[in-house]
Amino acid sequence: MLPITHPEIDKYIEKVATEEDPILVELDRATHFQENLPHMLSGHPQGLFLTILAKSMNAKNILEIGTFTGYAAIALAKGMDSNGQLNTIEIDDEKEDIIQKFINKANLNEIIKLHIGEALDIIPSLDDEIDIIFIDADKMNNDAYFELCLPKLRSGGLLLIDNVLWKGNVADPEINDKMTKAIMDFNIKVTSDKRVQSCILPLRDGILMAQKL
Ligand SMILES: C[S@@+](CC[C@H](N)C(=O)[O-])C[C@H]1O[C@@H](n2cnc3c(N)ncnc32)[C@H](O)[C@@H]1O
Repeated sequence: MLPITHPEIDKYIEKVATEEDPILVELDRATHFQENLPHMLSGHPQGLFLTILAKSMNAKNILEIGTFTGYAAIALAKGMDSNGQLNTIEIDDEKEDIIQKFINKANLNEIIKLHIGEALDIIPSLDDEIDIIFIDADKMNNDAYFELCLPKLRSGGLLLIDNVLWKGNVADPEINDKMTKAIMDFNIKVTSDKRVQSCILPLRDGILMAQKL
């Protein structure tokens, strides 16, 4: 495993970010209290990045694949106007209560629409002309999501794919397990895809940002 950043640098990045929204602090705590894999949530600096991005793009229509407990959905929706629509898809119906509880607490029920089910089945039913699509679910399906989502993205819109550095494993020639290989292949494929321009942001576990041309 190759370190992406240093733990001290991560702490510093967290320290100098704008203060975290109290609802997101509470959601982070609740997630750590009740979930087995709490580190899956985007967290403070990445959440702010998503809020700022949604706001700076004046995003009206956002899609998230993989809601987990709702941290990134709320962070993204915080950057939208009250007439925006954010669809978020989660396969695990046991997450529905916590997600809905925090959407209500954040007063974002008018903006966030939660879909419980298999993302590959739900995506085709959603509207086109999406501004931002955040792909953060089962990583083996990244390419399937990319192909299904790209036609739904407006020209100039952004596809964000999380965890593309896979704890640094993608850059380690010693590591060649199936999951790492799939993420490596996906990253290379996007790089040479003429429909987008893209680069990886080394934020947390790496976000691949691809803009539709
Ligand atoms: C890394 S977590 C998402 C974290 C969330 N985006 C955040 O930043 O707070 C991945 C989530 O994707 C969900 N997931 C996995 N496969 C899925 C699928 N095929 N369809 C919909 N959701 C899926 C998992 O149940 C899990 O809750």
